[in-house]
Amino acid sequence: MDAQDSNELKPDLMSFSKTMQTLSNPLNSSVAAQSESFLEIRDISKVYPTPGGDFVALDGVNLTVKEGEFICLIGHSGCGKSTLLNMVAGFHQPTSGMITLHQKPITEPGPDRMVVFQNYSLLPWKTVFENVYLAVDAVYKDKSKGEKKAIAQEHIELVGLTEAADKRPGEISGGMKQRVSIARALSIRPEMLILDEPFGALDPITREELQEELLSIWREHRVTVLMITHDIDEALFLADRLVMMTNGPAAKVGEILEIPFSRPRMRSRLMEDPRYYELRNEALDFLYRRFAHDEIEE
Ligand SMILES: Nc1ncnc2c1ncn2[C@@H]1O[C@H](COP(=O)(O)OP(=O)(O)OP(=O)(O)O)[C@@H](O)[C@H]1O
Repeated sequence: MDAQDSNELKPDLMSFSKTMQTLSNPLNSSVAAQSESFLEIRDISKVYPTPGGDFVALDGVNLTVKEGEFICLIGHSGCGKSTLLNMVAGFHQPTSGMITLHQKPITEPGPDRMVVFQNYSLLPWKTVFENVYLAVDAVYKDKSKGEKKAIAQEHIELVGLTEAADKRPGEISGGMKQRVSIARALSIRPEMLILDEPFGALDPITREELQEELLSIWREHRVTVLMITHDIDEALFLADRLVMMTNGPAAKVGEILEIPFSRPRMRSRLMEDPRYYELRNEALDFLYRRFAHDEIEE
């Protein structure tokens, strides 16, 4: 593990351990909800108290996510994307407004919503297998050790890491670490996968590989995905809808682009589609003209 990893691991590990504390609760089995009322973000604001006074990070954020949808969230640095995702994950509460899943308010982290961070948040002293097993063990209280081991192994295999199961995070690449995080998140069968810029630290080739793996996992598991990205092309390849946020303070959803490409998607096909460039230009126009970041313009 390099120095940067060790510095950045701490907050994510704190969030992860907070999730793990609530994982020991029985699974929330509100499965009968209608798809149109899956995740509702209603008129959310988030105000942070600071020594200089209250800072309004988000104000009037509204978004409805359908079950099984793949949503990407984009916006300039500091606009409040992580703030919003942390509230959906249940790590923080909104100052006003409400977020509901299956019409029940989200009040804490839970195994129905698993988070994957950019910095992997793996326990460096545990092996790949142990990192995944830990989550499985915390959730599946009624299963035998053998069954739990099989679940961990199955998900390590799903992300192609069987050969590396006995290695520790410091002995594997960034792409492999992110695969472990995804395997760990999926191993407890969440309804939602919440991804905070998961591929931001990866090289372009690994990034494209993982995007494709994520799409096939999403298709097979029918999990609902909410993912932050800074990359318009990544969003156009992955998402059903691209949610573009205005700049803070008091950021909100500025515009939502419907991404019409049929699935399964092939990157080379998308590049040949004139609509790809229209959508890309629309996103670029939003980010760099209508909501240009002051610092970027200077
Ligand atoms: N605990 C906090 N106290 C005070 N201000 C905060 C706190 N957390 C976040 N903020 C502020 O809220 C705003 C939104 O932060 P957030 O991290 O959600 O943005 P972001 O869009 O995810 O940024 P990035 O893309 O750089 O990760 C920023 O101005 C940030 O400085």
